[in-house]
Amino acid sequence: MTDYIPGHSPFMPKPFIHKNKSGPTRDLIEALFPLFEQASAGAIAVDSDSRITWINASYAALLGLKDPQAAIGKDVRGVIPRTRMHEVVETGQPLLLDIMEHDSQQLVVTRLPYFDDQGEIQGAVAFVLYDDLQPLTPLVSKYRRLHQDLVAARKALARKTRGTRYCLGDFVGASPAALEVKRRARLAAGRDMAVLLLGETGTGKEVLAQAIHSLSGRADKPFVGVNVAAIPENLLEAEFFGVTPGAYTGADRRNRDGKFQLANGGTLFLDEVGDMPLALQAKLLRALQEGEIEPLGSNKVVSVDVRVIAATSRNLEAMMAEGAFRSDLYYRLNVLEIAIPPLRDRLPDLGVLCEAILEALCEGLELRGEITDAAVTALGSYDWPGNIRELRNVLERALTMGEDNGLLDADAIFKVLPRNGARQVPSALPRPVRPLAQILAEAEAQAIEDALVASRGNRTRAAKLLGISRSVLYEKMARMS
Ligand SMILES: Nc1ncnc2c1ncn2[C@@H]1O[C@H](COP(=O)(O)OP(=O)(O)OP(=O)(O)O)[C@@H](O)[C@H]1O
Repeated sequence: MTDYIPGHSPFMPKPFIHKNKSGPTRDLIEALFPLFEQASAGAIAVDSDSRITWINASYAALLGLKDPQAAIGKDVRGVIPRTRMHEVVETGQPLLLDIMEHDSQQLVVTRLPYFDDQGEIQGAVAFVLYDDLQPLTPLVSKYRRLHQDLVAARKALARKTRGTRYCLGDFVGASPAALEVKRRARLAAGRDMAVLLLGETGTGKEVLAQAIHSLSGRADKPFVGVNVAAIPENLLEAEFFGVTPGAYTGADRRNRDGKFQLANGGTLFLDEVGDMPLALQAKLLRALQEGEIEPLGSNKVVSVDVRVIAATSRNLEAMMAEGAFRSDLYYRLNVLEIAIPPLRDRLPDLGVLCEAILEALCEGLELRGEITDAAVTALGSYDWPGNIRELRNVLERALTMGEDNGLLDADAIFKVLPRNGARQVPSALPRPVRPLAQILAEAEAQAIEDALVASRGNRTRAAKLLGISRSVLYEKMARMS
């Protein structure tokens, strides 16, 4: 093989091309080389000792080699630390597609061995197919999506075998309100009593129900959840208490266990219990009082031992007053009540929640999600009717639409935050007297934050709203950070 000559291929094309039993021969590589070299962003060749015999000018430039000629004769690993050329030379197997990092660049490379007529390895060539992953974005996104599906499927499988996927550590929050919720959850776990979880949609009622079960003495028994609102009214009874063969036209020929039987020994989580029709409320009350159920179509009672955790986003007391919820059932379910505050009432938890959610969203991906303080402040300007579920969706959208580095700043958040729903800031409470300079500095910081929120992160507009120049705004922001 010839030595390095800038702008020239190490091979001259020959008319004969063929493969032997080991793989492509030097002739074949020689014939294909000019084509590949021209189409690629760089090319290199090594001999059977993995020493560089040739490198073209574009690859030398990509690698930042000042003197490409000096690389000739060197072990390729000394020049390209992450290369896998020696593997190709040692195994004789091509590495058709690989992403190789060099400094901060990611290079898509293909590496091929070549052989002599007797099938002995002579060396290998490599081509950089892309020095920029941009054209591969659809492929990379698809890979990420598939990977996320895989992680979700694995989690679902683990959930199926264990019954739960959350423990108390998954209920993220360190505000006094969140700590009180956790304290009560631990209390509930230690006592085998009925628990009623109250909270708006997406506040973590199911997370908490699973956490209580996982901490309780029933942890190694099933956790069975049923969303009352999601099941048609005429199927609810069968769903709860099971069906015996021939119970009604179209019923299964076999016994079908209801949720009570499935949860026997463990915990039954009744989500959206406020949506339960009155007739079923009476049957549920009986089952809870007597610890017995009667499957549909059967005249035998079956004993069951379940701990019930019920949850609702509705005002059960108002429903009782209207006669839509039985008070005897309410008191049976509400032995220990845990009210989970909405996200807007525990904004100090936003930062840790974002961290935990970003970590979960990036799990299994090569992405490291990070959020700036200003972005957390931006999130605090919103009212969060969908609570933590909505926060998760917003962060997921911001990651998808944001920069590849996974860093979410205030601009990235404002791009995806719903336009309606800015938080109503409650009127200020009387505060203790403090030094004037401190009060002024706080007032200034608050005014800047408000202006940034009102201008959705646009600093020029924020400066205008504040009646100061952009440079003064930048100066003040720098002092605040
Ligand atoms: N405190 C929390 N820390 C971390 N993630 C949370 C927390 N609370 C809720 N989540 C996440 O928010 C989403 C919704 O939680 P969950 O289903 O428990 O809410 P919910 O109150 O049961 O909602 P719904 O009433 O609509 O069924 C889930 O993805 C969950 O992981």
